[in-house]
Amino acid sequence: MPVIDVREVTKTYDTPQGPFTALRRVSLKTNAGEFLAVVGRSGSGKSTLINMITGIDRPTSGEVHVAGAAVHELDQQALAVWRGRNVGVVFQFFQLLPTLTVAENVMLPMDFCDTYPRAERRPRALALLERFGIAQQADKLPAALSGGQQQRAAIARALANDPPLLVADEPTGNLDSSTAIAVLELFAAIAAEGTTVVMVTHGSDAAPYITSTVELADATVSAHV
Ligand SMILES: Nc1ncnc2c1ncn2[C@@H]1O[C@H](COP(=O)(O)OP(=O)(O)OP(=O)(O)O)[C@@H](O)[C@H]1O
Repeated sequence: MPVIDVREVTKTYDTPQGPFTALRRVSLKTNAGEFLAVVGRSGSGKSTLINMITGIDRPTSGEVHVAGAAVHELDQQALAVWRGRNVGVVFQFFQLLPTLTVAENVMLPMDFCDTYPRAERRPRALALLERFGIAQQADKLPAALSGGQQQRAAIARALANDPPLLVADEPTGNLDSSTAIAVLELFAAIAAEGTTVVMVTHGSDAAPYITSTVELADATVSAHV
């Protein structure tokens, strides 16, 4: 069964100028272990597609099946529970909570979803930070870390509940090129372990690491290779 199965999704926004269609009958299937890049010009619908997949927004028509759930049918409460367990999200500007330590940030999804017993949460957070080479930073506040270290911490947080899907919106957009490549290598390793990774990207650096690319143009899929 595909991890992501988007079927004929159309998304139309109501705007003061009238309805605006950001996605038109878009279909997409992605299997476990794929590292998919979503590319396309500004305004082509990349974020809208990501919002459909993560359940942040609902399609106007069509179906969105992700990690065994009919996401387009879930109510807000069910969505929050489903998302917490099934989708890790990584952002361009990291979005770590500034008043919590790095380890506490990584523990948050486990606290929120009650996925691991309380006593296991900190050891699990530390193991993830160790894996990503930032165990020394565990008890610091995020502001004390470099951009690359903060993004590694954000990836550790995204994986805290061992979700089948990791979604990243321009995760390397705010990093220098060597740090960006280290993050891409991490994503490729995470995908190789069976997690599906979906990444919106503008850069071409990702080519050696990804397993497939979806290109959006004018609200439709113009290529899927
Ligand atoms: N809430 C909204 N209301 C109205 N129009 C919207 C809304 N969100 C997005 N749009 C429009 O839908 C189109 C697609 O937007 P989207 O953010 O998905 O593009 P994108 O490919 O992610 O762009 P970028 O690379 O600039 O982030 C754009 O024309 C945008 O203006």
